[in-house]
Amino acid sequence: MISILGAGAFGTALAVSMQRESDARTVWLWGRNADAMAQMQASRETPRLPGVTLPDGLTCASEMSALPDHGPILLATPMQTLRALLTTHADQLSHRTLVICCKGIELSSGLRASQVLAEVLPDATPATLTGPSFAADIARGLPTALTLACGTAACAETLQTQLSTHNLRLYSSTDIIGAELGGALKNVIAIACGAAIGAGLGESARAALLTRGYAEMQRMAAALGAEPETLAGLSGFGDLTLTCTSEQSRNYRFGASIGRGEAFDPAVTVEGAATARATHDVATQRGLDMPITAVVTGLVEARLDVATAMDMLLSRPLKKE
Ligand SMILES: NC(=O)C1=CN([C@@H]2O[C@H](COP(=O)(O)OP(=O)(O)OC[C@H]3O[C@@H](n4cnc5c(N)ncnc54)[C@H](OP(=O)(O)O)[C@@H]3O)[C@@H](O)[C@H]2O)C=CC1
Ligand SMILES: O=C(CO)COP(=O)(O)O
Repeated sequence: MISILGAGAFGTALAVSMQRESDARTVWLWGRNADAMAQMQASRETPRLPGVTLPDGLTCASEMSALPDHGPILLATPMQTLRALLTTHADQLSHRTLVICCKGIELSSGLRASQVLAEVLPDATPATLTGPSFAADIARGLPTALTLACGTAACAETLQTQLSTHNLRLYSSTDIIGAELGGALKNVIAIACGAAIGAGLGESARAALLTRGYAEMQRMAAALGAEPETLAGLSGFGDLTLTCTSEQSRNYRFGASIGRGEAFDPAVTVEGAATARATHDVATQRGLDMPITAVVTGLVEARLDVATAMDMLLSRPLKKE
């Protein structure tokens, strides 16, 4: 049995993928909106994934009291809602294996998702599922490879087997820190790349931001105890590449709207916006040089325009690569 909390684009896409593959699996998808979940259960579709049919066997529910009592639970709500979700449902979640699917750093604390989980539910077993994948691609059954990280190799391999499908290929890891930081920090760099393209600064500027942004990600990951090879893998370099180069990315599109001086729909989930500030604060506390993250924070908070931000980056002292 697989349970998924959060019936947005990603939670639903994972549910569709994991249920479609096998009658032997049963997937239970929970969302907080009772009307929307009843509608999904009856119509077998969702406005978050147009054109996708929910497979037979997938249960859509809004009552946490019906949470299956065994199997892993995937958490697929936005990062800044994670603590509230865990706190509200602490009784049902406290001793379970919880697979975090959100990407970000908590704004109020500067903590990674598994650190928030450890604070709220110290008896739960944390894992993370992250890497380059758009919900629409997963839901359509297109090939995707992700990282599944857990504290022990045995746990990671068990989850890898339980959650992989033919088209959703999971690689196991024991480096939760690296996997989480890769997924969180790449969104900040994607905003920078979107802003550069939106402002007409060109593909070369985007490549520079992506590469120097990757250097910032590696710098912070090393300071926080991640393994360097994790950042070079799917959850770091892989997801950075996807998100900084695709119009499908909401973080990239948000950055592009800043670059063009246009408004962006505040209802759209843009994890990199809060994570830029959270990361900038952690970098400042630790004395880490993260200039791209700093200017993205200024752009998101409308304290900087793109021209000033680029000028700040370009006028820094020349240095070794
Ligand atoms: N979309 C993608 O391609 C990918 C997304 N992710 C990550 O997955 C996470 C979720 O993103 P995504 O599904 O796309 O976002 P969406 O905006 O599509 O959906 C977010 C979902 O979270 C629910 N939600 C929000 N706040 C709460 C809360 N306090 N309690 C319970 N549920 C809540 C929303 O409910 P409601 O509908 O009622 O508002 C909605 O169903 C993000 O961290 C994202 O980075 C990772 C990989 C790919
Ligand atoms: O994380 C993602 C792809 O791996 C989704 O990116 P966005 O949240 O920017 O759409």
